[in-house]
Amino acid sequence: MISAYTGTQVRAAEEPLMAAGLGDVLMHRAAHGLAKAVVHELKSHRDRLNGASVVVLVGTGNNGGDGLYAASFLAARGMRTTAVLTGNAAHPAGLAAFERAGGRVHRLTEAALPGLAAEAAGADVVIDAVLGTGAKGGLRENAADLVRAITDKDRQGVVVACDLPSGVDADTGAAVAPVLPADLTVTFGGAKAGLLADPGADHAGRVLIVPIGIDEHLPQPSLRRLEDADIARLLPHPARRAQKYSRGVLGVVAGSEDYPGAAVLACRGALAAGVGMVRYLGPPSVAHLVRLSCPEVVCSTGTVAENRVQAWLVGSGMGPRDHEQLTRAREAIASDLPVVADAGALPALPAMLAPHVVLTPHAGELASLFQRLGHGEDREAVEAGTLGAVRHAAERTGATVLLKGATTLVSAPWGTTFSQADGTAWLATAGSGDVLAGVIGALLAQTGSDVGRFSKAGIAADGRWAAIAALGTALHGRAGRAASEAVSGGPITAGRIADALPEIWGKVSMLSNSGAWKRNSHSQPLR
Ligand SMILES: NC(=O)C1=CN([C@@H]2O[C@H](COP(=O)(O)OP(=O)(O)OC[C@H]3O[C@@H](n4cnc5c(N)ncnc54)[C@H](O)[C@@H]3O)[C@@H](O)[C@H]2O)[C@@H](O)CC1
Ligand SMILES: Nc1ncnc2c1ncn2[C@@H]1O[C@H](COP(=O)(O)OP(=O)(O)O)[C@@H](O)[C@H]1O
Ligand SMILES: [K+]
Repeated sequence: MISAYTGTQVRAAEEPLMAAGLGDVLMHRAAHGLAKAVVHELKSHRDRLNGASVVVLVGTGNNGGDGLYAASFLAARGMRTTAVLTGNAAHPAGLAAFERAGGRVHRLTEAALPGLAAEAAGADVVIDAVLGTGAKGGLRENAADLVRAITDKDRQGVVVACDLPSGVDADTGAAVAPVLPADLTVTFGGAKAGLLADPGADHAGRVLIVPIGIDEHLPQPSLRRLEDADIARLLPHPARRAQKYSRGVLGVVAGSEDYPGAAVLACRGALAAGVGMVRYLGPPSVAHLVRLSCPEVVCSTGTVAENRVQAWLVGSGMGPRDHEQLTRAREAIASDLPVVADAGALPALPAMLAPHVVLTPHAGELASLFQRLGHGEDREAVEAGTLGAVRHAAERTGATVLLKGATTLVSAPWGTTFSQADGTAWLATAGSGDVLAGVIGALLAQTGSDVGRFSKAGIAADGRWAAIAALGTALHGRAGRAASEAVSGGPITAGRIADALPEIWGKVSMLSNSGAWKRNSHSQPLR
């Protein structure tokens, strides 16, 4: 599990060590980790380190100090290093160390800006060490102009962000333009939550966590991400004497005359995700198509209450005029069973829900939900602050809310939040969300009542709905990636995601026995 923290949490964890006079030690550890990562990047791009050019953009605080110390280590290894001081001060000891190591220092003035921008654009590595966790707002004045000028040019090398890309909010991932997009972010002491939520994640590139010895002081994380080991541990496995009912039955209320395919794709997602049985309830013409496409599905009649299941999936491919389906969806939501409520069910929700109801909007659907609740957040506002939006939606509705996107966030109403980014942009294809709803529904049916499975993984009973949704998201994303890799990185259709899922499940489950997943105490790369 990757744990991510707010900037405030990390700073508070540093406090006892700072009070013990270890501030310099922390900074040296951070700077050393940053320099090591830069060397690693350079080695993957060129044969020799000697003579490589590094430009570090330096702010006035400790983030700039980290950058200066890191650059001094690089200068000592024979690299051509330039520090651009963006403010009227710089970390004094870091600056002295940099100058001692032979680095060149420039102050950023209006006159010097074009030349420095050209130098940065041509450098093998640019280190962005302007703002860190102490930032208030985005880049100002000259620093903003410099970043715009660098971004406008054809860059030669890589950008490495020190702790976080300057302009990205460490707590929320909200970003104030301009931000220099990083290829790699080297973050200290623990991942910052803002690096694992869009738009922060858009700017962060790959994320590398450098431990600096504050782990024992860190509180409960603000955000978590399931990795292989967690997925392996949380996935259900049928008992030797399992039968289809004990493995979990998912009831599916999806599809309509207009969108019959959504029902098929939701059922295919569910079948691929290990459920004992899928029961389908819907219009006869859709049921006919479901039977033809997925003969494993049992098409039922009768009301929701008359069909015995362990979880419901409602809403995929349903519109506002599908009154009979909407009535079924409302009954399922009121049933006390776990429910995944997707697409067409979202506008038909009661005002107050419970965490075992998992809503799966994309940004546009979440904006519509907010508008119905009397909040003015439009799609742009949701996309500009996904973490705040998903948490707000969960608090307001009382449900578990999953916000779909390149990074998918899941939040329980009382704070447990997951971030998954396992997929590929090829997942943005019609029907992909229907498959996801099917996968999550299947997992709700199989594991929803198994509180112990989650508590063993440190997840509270009320947080397990979010964990199940995150688990489904991880499988769906990985299956999409595998399906695309199977066609050499080419496009995929939604059905392929379902087809690829069982093998992903099998591969990741094997890890739970091998011990290969044990937490690495060294720097951990995130996907
Ligand atoms: N506390 C510690 O001991 C450690 C801190 N570390 C580094 O220190 C950083 C935090 O350092 P600071 O608290 O000094 O904060 P920052 O370096 O993020 O920035 C604060 C400084 O920038 C100025 N500033 C704030 N907002 C600004 C804006 N929008 N435009 C221009 N200037 C602005 C402030 O006046 C202040 O001087 C972390 O991100 C990390 O890189 C690491 O070295 C690990 C140890
Ligand atoms: N750029 C992207 N990168 C990775 N995954 C994405 C991206 N865009 C969308 N997705 C994923 O694809 C799925 C799309 O779902 P949705 O928007 O409901 O599509 P549909 O309604 O067509 O089924 C979600 O799981 C979402 O997280
Ligand atoms: K930075």
